[in-house]
Amino acid sequence: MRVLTVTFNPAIDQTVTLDRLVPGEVHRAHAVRQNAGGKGVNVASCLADWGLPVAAYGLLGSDNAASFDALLGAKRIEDRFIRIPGATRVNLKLVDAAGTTDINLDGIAIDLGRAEMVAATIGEAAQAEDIVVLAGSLPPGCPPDTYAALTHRLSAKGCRVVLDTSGLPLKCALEGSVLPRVIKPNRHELAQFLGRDLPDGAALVAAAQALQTRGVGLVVVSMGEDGALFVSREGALCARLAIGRLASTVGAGDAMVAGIVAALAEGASLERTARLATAFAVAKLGMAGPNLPDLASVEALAAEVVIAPATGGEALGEALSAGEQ
Ligand SMILES: Nc1ncnc2c1ncn2[C@@H]1O[C@H](COP(=O)(O)OP(=O)(O)OP(=O)(O)O)[C@@H](O)[C@H]1O
Ligand SMILES: O=P(O)(O)OC[C@@]1(O)O[C@H](CO)[C@@H](O)[C@@H]1O
Repeated sequence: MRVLTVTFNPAIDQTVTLDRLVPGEVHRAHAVRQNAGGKGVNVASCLADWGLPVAAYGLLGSDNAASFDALLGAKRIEDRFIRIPGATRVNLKLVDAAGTTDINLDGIAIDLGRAEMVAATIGEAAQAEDIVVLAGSLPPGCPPDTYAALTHRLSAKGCRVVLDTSGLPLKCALEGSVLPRVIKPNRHELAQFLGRDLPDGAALVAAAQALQTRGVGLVVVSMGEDGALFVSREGALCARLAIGRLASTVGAGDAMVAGIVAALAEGASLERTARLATAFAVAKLGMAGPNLPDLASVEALAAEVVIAPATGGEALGEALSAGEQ
């Protein structure tokens, strides 16, 4: 069993820290930091910290690949990126007291040939039982059904596909004839996919259960500080853990995906999956960049995660508060 991550549209994340973001005003920044990112890269980085062997696939602009070379090299992540002419996008993350404002660019435009080249590289490399993480947006020119087609191809080889994307690529994948093993939308992405509001916990649970019944093995809906919902054939759980130190919220969802993959790799129960995924996310919140602390610290967090059943349509918040008492 190996883990392969796929990032068609990586990004260099430039995190700028300000007092207060006011549209239209001149700001003096306190600090600025850059790190190699993009959802699949962040997942690979957290999994490497956890000690799993990972290979990272996708496309990288050859003009500014140095931070990716450094990250992949330092963490011994197998570098399977195809270099293409141009510069990988730089995404702005504006951090102030109210939270993080993301300004994500489109990325390097590609043609069908490039998209097919990446798909062929992964399709050939992946083997039965491998876990393949398809994560992030698709760059301009990449067909929106790219993840749907890859899910079909990889599942036919016996791979377990974990999908974390949004918008049209998510819609295509969930309307395909073969569904991913795992999806992790946040609640806004799930509402967008369904084309309707999910006003409360009961609506979220019902939506996640409907997807699971249609054939997605594990549906995880992340909800920021409200924790996350985990639905599989074993049942429906909600999980939450209060954060300690907050260093950066960027990539918390990716760390959660990494935790889900770590749990899949151990053949974990739904409860262990919820604990590990939440612990990864909260551990990452304490770190700048897509990094985890040492394994013992993550396991200690996993033991502290508050788990509650999310059956019967009760509000998630109520279930979790009851679990905390
Ligand atoms: N403020 C917080 N307090 C406690 N847990 C948090 C907080 N923010 C995030 N988390 C944890 O991280 C998980 C993922 O966060 P979130 O739902 O924001 O993901 P996301 O929208 O996919 O984020 P991103 O795109 O930045 O990776 C949550 O389900 C939760 O477990
Ligand atoms: O534009 P996408 O591909 O949807 O998201 C890209 C991104 O916001 O995702 C990561 C955080 O999850 C960041 O490293 C990166 O900038």
